[in-house]
Amino acid sequence: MLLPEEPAILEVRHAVRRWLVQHCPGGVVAVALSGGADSLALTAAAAAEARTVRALVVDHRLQTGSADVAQEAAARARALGCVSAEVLGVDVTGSGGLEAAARDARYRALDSARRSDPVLLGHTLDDQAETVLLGLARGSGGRSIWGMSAYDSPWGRPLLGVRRAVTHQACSELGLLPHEDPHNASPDFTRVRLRTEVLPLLEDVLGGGVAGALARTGEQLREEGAVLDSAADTVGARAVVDGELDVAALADVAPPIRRRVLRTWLLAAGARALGDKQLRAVDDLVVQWRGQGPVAVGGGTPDARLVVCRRRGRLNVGLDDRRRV
Ligand SMILES: Nc1ncnc2c1ncn2[C@@H]1O[C@H](COP(=O)(O)OP(=O)(O)OP(=O)(O)O)[C@@H](O)[C@H]1O
Repeated sequence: MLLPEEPAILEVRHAVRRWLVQHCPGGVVAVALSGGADSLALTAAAAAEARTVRALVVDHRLQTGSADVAQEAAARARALGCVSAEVLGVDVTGSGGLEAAARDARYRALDSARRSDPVLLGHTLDDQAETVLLGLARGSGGRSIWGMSAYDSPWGRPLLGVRRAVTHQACSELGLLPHEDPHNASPDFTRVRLRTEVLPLLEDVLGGGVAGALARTGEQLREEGAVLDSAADTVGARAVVDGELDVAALADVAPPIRRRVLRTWLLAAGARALGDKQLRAVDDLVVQWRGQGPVAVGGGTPDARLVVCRRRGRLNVGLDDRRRV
């Protein structure tokens, strides 16, 4: 389909083109289409810019009429020039709340339908800002305020620099009326309240530019974090010996890198819900050694905790039978 030369759709196309050049020069992609404005504008732009685009529409089957919404989105994708458009029905079950269960089911379905192609998602700069703000407020560690990545294979996000208002404008330039998910207006969802109440207030109080600043901050932190991760990988390759950590190889390493080495090692050993407190207690076994006892790191079995001990200059992780503690 020939697209109009209007400013918003041109901006979306430009973003998609840049992403393709950088991450997928072959130009064969799948696009995750919900029928909402972001992914609809993305689909239109991808169909115009990429060599081959397959649209994947997930029907979560949580609302009456969801099958019709999905079929309509698929028909639009074909009309926009996608070579195919598939509706993937999923059963949303599992723990952790409906939103999280739906997301898990969606990503699983997209992953199994994508063949070997990257999947483009319609996350915008505003989604990025919300993600960073949510991570910051929840305080769940440095990584939680990293923004989403433009490409975390197989997931591609070409629109992270594009405002949500632009994708809406692009749809109206294309004469498309996007589907409005009722969940996106429901104040029961934290993200919706951030979007409709918190961010507008912050923009007002701080005089604008908040979404862009949050998104930029997340992106910078992600880049810097990747450098530290790679330094930690190098140190970890030297320090891990037969599954144990050699304390001497860690002693002079800068704390953020040392804690990354510990974190990676603990997660590989089965630690769960690893918080800052546990990580620092394990770090103390390295740099504040005064003969401390085992440090529990979350995980293990109903009868035995997973603990870290220091013995003969090495840290090891193993089960500590609670009945004997
Ligand atoms: N039903 C769907 N079918 C296909 N793709 C979808 C569907 N819902 C969402 N997506 C894809 O995911 C992108 C982000 O959607 P949305 O912001 O609603 O999800 P989210 O749950 O906030 O995102 P995330 O899953 O990354 O947290 C959409 O732009 C679209 O590309």
